[in-house]
Amino acid sequence: MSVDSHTTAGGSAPTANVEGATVRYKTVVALDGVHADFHPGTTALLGPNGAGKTTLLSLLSTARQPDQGAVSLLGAPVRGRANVRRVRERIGVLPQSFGYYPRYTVREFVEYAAWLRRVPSTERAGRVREALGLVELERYADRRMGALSGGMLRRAGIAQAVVNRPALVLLDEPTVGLDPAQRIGFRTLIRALGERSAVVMSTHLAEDVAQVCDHIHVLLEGRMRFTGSAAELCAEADGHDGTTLDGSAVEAGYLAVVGRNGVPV
Ligand SMILES: Nc1ncnc2c1ncn2[C@@H]1O[C@H](COP(=O)(O)OP(=O)(O)OP(=O)(O)O)[C@@H](O)[C@H]1O
Repeated sequence: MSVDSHTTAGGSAPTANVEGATVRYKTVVALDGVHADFHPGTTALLGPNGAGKTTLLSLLSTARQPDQGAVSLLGAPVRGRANVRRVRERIGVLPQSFGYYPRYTVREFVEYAAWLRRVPSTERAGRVREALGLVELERYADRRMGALSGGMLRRAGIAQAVVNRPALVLLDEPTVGLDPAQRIGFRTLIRALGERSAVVMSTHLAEDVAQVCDHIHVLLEGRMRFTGSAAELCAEADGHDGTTLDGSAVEAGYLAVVGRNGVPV
């Protein structure tokens, strides 16, 4: 399904909706009239470097507002400080690189995120335990952040993103830098998150998309060029037999969309 128009999946109200969003950084148009809906389950944002994926995530996280167009999160337009503050309490974000105090323990790091997102103090310890359990870091709760491996650090990043039981989880390239075994563990985790929230993840890794994602958006040069399921993306490639749904089929479908839009990769 090729799009430059508003589409919905499943007919239910989307968790997040972007309507004709344009974002400019001085002379660069990072997003150009983007329409997109984000539903419960896992959505992949695919696109080459500079396509606008991080910028779109920054709209969904309320870190930025579009120069034109509108964003609605959890059923309400993102406008006004009070509304933004309320919405932020129900969003979880894992940026590509995130800051932390190396001397904080993992537990303190996640507790701090819970406090920032206004998890009530009486519930905080339980929520931190729950988030560390989800990413299987309970054993390392007292380890200092500065002493974690890359994979553990990513998992701690996810724990802080989900400690407030968010309705919308935004993950910017969550599996970058992980070894193959860690990536497989992550896919299981991301699928589990998608069962309770709308998860949006930007990625370059076709295999992750094939294994994990229910919905796919392809952004090219700031424009939304495809919206559909992994099977629909695979079907964009000539000769796709309609049965194989793996990383190479996703990659072939993605390259077909890129080729059709004349974008260099
Ligand atoms: N703060 C900024 N100032 C100026 N230009 C920016 C800024 N942030 C992003 N851009 C530009 O906006 C465009 C979209 O960038 P963005 O980071 O959203 O893309 P991306 O798809 O996330 O890329 P990547 O896969 O490399 O992370 C690019 O041309 C980028 O150079």
